Amino acid sequence: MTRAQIWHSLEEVPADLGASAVTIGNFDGVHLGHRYVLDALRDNAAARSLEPVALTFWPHPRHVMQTPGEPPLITAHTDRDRLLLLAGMNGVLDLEFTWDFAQYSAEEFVRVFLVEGLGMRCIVTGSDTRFGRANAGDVDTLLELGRRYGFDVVVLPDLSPGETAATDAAAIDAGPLDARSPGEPGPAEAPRISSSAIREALLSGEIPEATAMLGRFHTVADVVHHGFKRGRELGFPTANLGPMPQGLVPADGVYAGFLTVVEQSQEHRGAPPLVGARTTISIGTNPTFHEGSEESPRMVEAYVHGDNSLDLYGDTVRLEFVERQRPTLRFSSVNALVAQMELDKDVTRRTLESVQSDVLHRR
Ligand SMILES: Cc1cc2nc3c(=O)[nH]c(=O)nc-3n(C[C@H](O)[C@H](O)[C@H](O)COP(=O)(O)O)c2cc1C
Ligand SMILES: Nc1ncnc2c1ncn2[C@@H]1O[C@H](COP(=O)(O)OP(=O)(O)O)[C@@H](O)[C@H]1O
Repeated sequence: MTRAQIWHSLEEVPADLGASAVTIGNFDGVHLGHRYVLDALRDNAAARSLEPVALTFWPHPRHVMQTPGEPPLITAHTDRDRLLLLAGMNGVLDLEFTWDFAQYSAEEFVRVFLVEGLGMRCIVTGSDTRFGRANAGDVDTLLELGRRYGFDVVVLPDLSPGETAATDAAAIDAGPLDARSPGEPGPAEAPRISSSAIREALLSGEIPEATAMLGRFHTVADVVHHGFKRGRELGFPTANLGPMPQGLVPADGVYAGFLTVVEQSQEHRGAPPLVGARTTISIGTNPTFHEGSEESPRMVEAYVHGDNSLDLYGDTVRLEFVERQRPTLRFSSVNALVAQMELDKDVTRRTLESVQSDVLHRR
């Protein structure tokens, strides 16, 4: 089977899928730690002539099972599933996570969704996996159920920053059950790559740290909205995202990055869309134009270099974040802000001199 697909229930899984190799997770960010597991899944699936499938959930179980106020997710729903397919999955089973769903016992979950639903013959997992009602299932449960239902269990050692999937090929080659005992420390002492570490880095504006863990530039996407129409007067028209863009909005500040139009509005179809265009991004409440006590919305806006006559209204754009240049400041005059924006543009140009958008890498 070569079709790549996203399914939202077992009914949508094609009857002719064939036997599968599966990994399970929330995959927020689809970061290098996730990609290490996904690469191992692909290798194990290829070695056994199985279809590699990621089973994932939406909303994030933490957002369903715990109190509100949980930190936002790094990747939006559709981006997460798209990135899973880009990582080489032939299928993504994206199940709605509800209280009812969470009541499946570990064994029922494995039997209904994995064995009967996906024809699973191999599961690839980290050692800390937890699943089923009250998170009662773990690696030992999988090993026991694997013997009962006839699937292999590949337990991967932890991956640390700086390591690549290739470093751990030996562990994968070591065979399905014997990579190491569950709970035994991974191959390096450095802290794990984790979605929460990436979230923290983005919220502190530490973009290179986030990029190193993601293995790609962080992205935020939305339809371009109308703003206060000041940008053009300043000589810096900016494409404004809406108040709830897709993907975690990093700390306030000025950033170097890229802009790609991922979907053109009806009126713009036919015109060549921007792909990986150099851009200076501003995130903040534009304090130069608002008094301290005045309520002002937090804006994500992008000035694209090289052409001030674009029309991006209504298009869906994706911004890639490469580096944070400075914090957002309140300037004593509009002229002072514009002078700084000129400098910002130069800094962006220098920052991006030897950097390419991820979109261009993939072409
Ligand atoms: C490169 C760049 C840097 C910016 N830096 C600041 C800043 O430090 N302080 C600020 O108040 N606004 C800053 N802004 C935001 C501008 O105030 C905003 O783009 C302008 O008010 C236009 O708003 P509009 O798109 O709603 O018309 C910056 C914008 C850009 C493009
Ligand atoms: N180089 C550019 N970068 C960003 N947007 C541009 C550029 N050139 C033209 N535009 C257009 O101008 C709009 C922004 O102009 P601006 O005066 O800032 O208005 P608004 O306040 O509505 O954002 C963008 O939405 C886009 O359609």
